[in-house]
Amino acid sequence: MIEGFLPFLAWFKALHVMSLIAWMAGLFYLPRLFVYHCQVVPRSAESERFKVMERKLLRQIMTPAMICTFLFGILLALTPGTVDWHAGWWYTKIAGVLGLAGFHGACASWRRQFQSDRNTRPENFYRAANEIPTVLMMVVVIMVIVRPF
Ligand code: HEM
Repeated sequence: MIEGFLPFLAWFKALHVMSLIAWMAGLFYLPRLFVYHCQVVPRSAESERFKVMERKLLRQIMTPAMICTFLFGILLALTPGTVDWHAGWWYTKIAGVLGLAGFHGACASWRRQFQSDRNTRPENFYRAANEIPTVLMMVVVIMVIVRPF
């Protein structure tokens, strides 16, 4: 634990929450773009526009926001008094966060397939995938705010 971080606790929290809002917005929206991308003809002008939107959303917003969420989350965890290292909520939260990072990685891989016109999945696959970050986000927020165990 780093005592010197205590005066910055509220700032770490504010920056953590700002970053996770940006990351989650992308995790919710990118699979929606994949749903619409499935509905257009590969290599058409519309498809090329979706490619640009998907690439910019992932590279310019989601990945930097994920890195900032992790960075400020780690700074928070290193601040004395924030984490009960024996409590179940903390490890359940971390499991949820790892799930979100895994979903981010899956989105990056699907984006590369759309980029090279190699997507083979139907739009219903992406509709269903859209629910995953919602459920994980609910788990993470309940763990950190309600702390049920
Ligand atoms: C490496 C990843 C992460 C780490 C190490 C981390 C760590 C932390 C820590 C130590 C706190 C302070 C707990 C407290 O004393 O209140 C916190 C707060 C919080 N975290 Fe994270 N977190 C991470 C990712 C996330 C993600 C992905 C989300 C959302 C999807 C999230 C949502 C929150 C929320 C809502 C709070 C409560 C802020 C408040 O008290 O107002 N965290 N996090």
